[in-house]
Amino acid sequence: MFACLDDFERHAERTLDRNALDYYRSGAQDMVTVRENRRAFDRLCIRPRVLRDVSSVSTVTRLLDHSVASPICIAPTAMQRMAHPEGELATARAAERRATCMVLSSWSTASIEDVAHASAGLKWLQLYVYKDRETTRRLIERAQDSGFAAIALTVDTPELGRRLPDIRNRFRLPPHLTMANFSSADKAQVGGSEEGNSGLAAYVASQIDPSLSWADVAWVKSIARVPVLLKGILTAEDARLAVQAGVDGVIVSNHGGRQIDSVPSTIAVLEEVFCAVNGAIPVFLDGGVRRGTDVFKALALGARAVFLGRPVLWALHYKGEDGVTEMLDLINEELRLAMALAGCASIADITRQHVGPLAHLPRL
Ligand SMILES: Cc1cc2nc3c(=O)[nH]c(=O)nc-3n(C[C@H](O)[C@H](O)[C@H](O)COP(=O)(O)O)c2cc1C
Ligand SMILES: CCCCCCC(=O)C(=O)O
Repeated sequence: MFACLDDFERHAERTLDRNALDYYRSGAQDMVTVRENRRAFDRLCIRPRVLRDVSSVSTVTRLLDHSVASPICIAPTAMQRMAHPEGELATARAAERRATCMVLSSWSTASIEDVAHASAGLKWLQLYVYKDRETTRRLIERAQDSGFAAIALTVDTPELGRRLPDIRNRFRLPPHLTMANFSSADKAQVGGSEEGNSGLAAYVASQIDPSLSWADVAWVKSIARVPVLLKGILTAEDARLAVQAGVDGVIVSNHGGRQIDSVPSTIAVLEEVFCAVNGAIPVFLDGGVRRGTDVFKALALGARAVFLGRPVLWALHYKGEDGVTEMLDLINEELRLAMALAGCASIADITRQHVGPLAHLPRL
């Protein structure tokens, strides 16, 4: 019986093959940011209010124009079929079962169309911009034609972060799997490795456009008929530029600590970004969210919703669709309980006053 999200990870550590386990759990270099994503939540305290009638607590909220059962959504993670044979199809079905949003990675091992077919739930597509702009345009158009409700353009990955276990393992996508969104002509061959790097880094260097700039955000917006969000914003400066660029939201993210190491935790910069956008667009967060109390703290500091990355992979590996559903149920129940114990009957009741620094000493 799993009692918390970390239990799913411990199960994967015992049972998942090394190549996949290391790829999923690793971060960049010394993984300072990976650890900080978790620890920074622990340095915040919740300031509970009492006598607030919490006999009925609702986690229902809105994500852009859609109603969702909870502000806990699913972040894009690549190559989910390494975790479970049904991969992204199972994740999408679980998200639909729990009426939440799934963000599908451009680098999924099930195609946009197959995921749309598997689940009628709310879905966004995460976008990587290829050097070949036609490949990129096709991804956007296919997602729209398949009913995906938004595009989350990842802006923190001009090159791949240096993940030491992947280099040592010479990471490869198992040969029976493919990056399913690409035709055989441009099918990703993530295999083998060049000396001193992972197979993934070599593929990124050959395909992904490191010249990506604000002009390309305008280009993506010119094609998209759905809202466009930027994933990977960590500063007030970039948050203000995002508003000027006319995007529909930003996701405060450091890519789960997998890109540049030693950047701050996402919860530490959330309020800076939230204040910078000044209510113009919604702000979301991912990175290190493992507890209902983490979700509560992020909402109190301005996030409209949060996204889970690795926990979905561990749960998927454990039991496919049922595993992801069980994991979502667990953290949703933790959020519901945190809300009840902090005196919040609805998401709108969670305010800035509900969170403070852990070592908060009253002025004498
Ligand atoms: C194995 C793995 C693959 C990922 N693949 C993608 C991806 O394809 N696109 C993307 O924008 N982010 C990707 N991410 C980053 C996640 O979307 C998210 O930012 C991060 O995992 C959140 O942190 P958490 O894992 O601590 O919840 C990936 C993360 C992991 C762990
Ligand atoms: C353009 C970079 C692709 C990275 C592959 C998937 C991913 O985001 C990851 O963190 O791994």
